[in-house]
Amino acid sequence: MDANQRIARLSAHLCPQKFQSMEESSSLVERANCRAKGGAPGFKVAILGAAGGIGQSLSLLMKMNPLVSVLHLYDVVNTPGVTADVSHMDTSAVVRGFLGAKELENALTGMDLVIIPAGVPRKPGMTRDDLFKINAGIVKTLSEGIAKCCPNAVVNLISNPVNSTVPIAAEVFKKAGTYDPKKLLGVTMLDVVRAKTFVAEVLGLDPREVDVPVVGGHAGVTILPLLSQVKPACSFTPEEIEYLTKRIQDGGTEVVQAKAGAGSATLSMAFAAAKFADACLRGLRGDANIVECAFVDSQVTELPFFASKVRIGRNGAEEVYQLGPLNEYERVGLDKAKKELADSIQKGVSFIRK
Ligand SMILES: NC(=O)C1=CN([C@@H]2O[C@H](COP(=O)(O)OP(=O)(O)OC[C@H]3O[C@@H](n4cnc5c(N)ncnc54)[C@H](O)[C@@H]3O)[C@@H](O)[C@H]2O)C=CC1
Ligand SMILES: O=C([O-])CC(=O)C(=O)O
Repeated sequence: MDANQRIARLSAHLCPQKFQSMEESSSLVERANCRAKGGAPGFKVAILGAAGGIGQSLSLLMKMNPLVSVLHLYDVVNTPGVTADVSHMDTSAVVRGFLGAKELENALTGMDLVIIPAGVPRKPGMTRDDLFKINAGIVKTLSEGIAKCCPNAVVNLISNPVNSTVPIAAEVFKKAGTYDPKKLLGVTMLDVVRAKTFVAEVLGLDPREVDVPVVGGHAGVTILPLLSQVKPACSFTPEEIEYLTKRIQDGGTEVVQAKAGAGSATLSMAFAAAKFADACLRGLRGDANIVECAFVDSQVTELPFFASKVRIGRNGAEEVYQLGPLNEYERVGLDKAKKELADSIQKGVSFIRK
């Protein structure tokens, strides 16, 4: 038996499904699979919607994360190209591509973290809620796959409208009997990334030195920056507060308009998603004091889901923090946010319970 035959036999033994679907591929690809199985410790991460605007950049960034040992890229189009491309990066994560619904289960099996940027983005004039019609069904199908194939995985849900898609995923998991509220996190990190950037601009600081909690949800007035809690401690004029609150709430629309029909934020979103996923992986590893904002199952308000600071640990969002003291401007903002959020959450729940 020559070297190639030995490698092929080993591949077939270690990864039989992959071997079957890659019969015509070179032995080098199979060699990569062998290394993945026996290789470096780390987490297994899947990106669903990996060939999209967010998905491609996010795939790149996750391939650069040393905590990732295996990276599964799933989409209904174009994953072979994205996978071949990203897999040539000389970082340790082994990359595998999965194309179309029939490969969803293989993409998900054994994953520790599943990141979902699948779904259509906004065009100018649309709200995030206008995406519900298409994205609700996509998130439902992908969540059913997760419930079946990796019910213990932490899920980072990016697809809009997040205020409704997170309740959809929760309902799917409840139906399947796999719901663990700590493991489902709606990604609102881009609101925090924007808030830090815009606040730092006003204060003349490096954005990396600034902390701004952003609570509520991820659409318009439901995005509530708590400027009274900015660190380092500082004060803003009423005009600055109005400007910053509006700019943070409308950050997504600012990009949608600038892209003029070519989609919404992808690069800054991939950056934010990669930062958030890294926080989740460090939490899963057992690092202490990992605190980020996320839209989660919550008892902070009377609503069943709400975004606030959460402590991320080995089991996901292990602790959901209270909002802390709010000023009058923020209390008014909170009331507005809760009104809109209640409807969006109910819409997601009804989509599954109907
Ligand atoms: N949470 C947040 O802060 C943000 C959320 N988003 C949302 O992220 C989503 C994706 O945005 P983009 O990447 O710009 O869109 P895109 O259209 O560039 O990419 C979406 C990808 O999803 C794939 N897809 C569609 N149906 C699928 C299915 N059933 N299974 C797997 N993949 C599927 C498409 O083939 C495409 O490759 C949108 O809903 C957008 O509104 C965007 C920015 C920020
Ligand atoms: O605005 C959008 O449609 C995309 C998004 O959620 C954001 O950029 O915050």
